[in-house]
Amino acid sequence: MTEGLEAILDDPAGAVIGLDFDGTLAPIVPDPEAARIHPAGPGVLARLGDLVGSLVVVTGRPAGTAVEYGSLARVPGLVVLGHYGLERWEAGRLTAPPPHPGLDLVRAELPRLVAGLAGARIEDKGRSVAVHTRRASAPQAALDALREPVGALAAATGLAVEPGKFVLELRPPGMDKGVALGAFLEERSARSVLFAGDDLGDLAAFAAVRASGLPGVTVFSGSAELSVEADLVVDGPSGVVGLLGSIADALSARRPV
Ligand SMILES: O=P(O)(O)OC[C@H]1O[C@H](O[C@H]2O[C@H](CO)[C@@H](O)[C@H](O)[C@H]2O)[C@H](O)[C@@H](O)[C@@H]1O
Repeated sequence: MTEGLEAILDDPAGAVIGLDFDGTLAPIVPDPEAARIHPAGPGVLARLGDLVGSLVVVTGRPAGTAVEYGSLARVPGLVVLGHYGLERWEAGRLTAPPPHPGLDLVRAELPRLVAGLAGARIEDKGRSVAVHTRRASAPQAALDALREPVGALAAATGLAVEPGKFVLELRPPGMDKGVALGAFLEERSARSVLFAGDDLGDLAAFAAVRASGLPGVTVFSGSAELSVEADLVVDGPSGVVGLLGSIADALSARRPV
């Protein structure tokens, strides 16, 4: 067992469990609007929420979308940091800064950039806009063709480009999952941390686990699409839910009766 996992099991009240949403709690599907949490997810999160200090979902989705697609309102005490940490949802309340002014130009220009790419699709998330190529006939070629014009649009609008699994996202700069998780660890006076993710945007959170100096575990939700180094590699969302269930089982077994 890793040192980080041992610390979580020995002192669960001081533990922060952080989780990405798409590809980690929810299986990857072709249509972003069809993504839903693994069927065992809400139950295992509710169990774990009762056993550890803090549970937090850190996602590129709007927080409200993750709450809806994850049935997360049913998980007591859970915090959702949406838009890579710009938004915070807690106990049914959402807080967020005003939208970035560059988004208006993105909405005007992006349709023209994707017009020649059959199957490319724009996802307007309110505080950011993403273009997906998963459903294009050649998803990687379509993504590669978009990199330069999307980068130019980011430079023109003051937005940042966030790459992910067959997606390029234009979003406000200055925040990422590492900044969001690091601040949350401080807020909760964490004594240990686990973060699970599956995509490039999660690497900043993995770095934050290491930079925190706390006993920590990075968990990669593995798939054929991406390979990333982490303390533990599990088999997609079913592997993540299985790991969380095992942690909940171990903590329940140690609880005084
Ligand atoms: O931070 P996350 O919770 O992992 O969100 C990252 C992006 O996830 C979504 O896109 C990904 O999942 C889709 C549904 O499975 C899939 O079709 C797409 O190819 C993936 O890139 C979401 O649509 C994006 O807005 C998120 O930024």
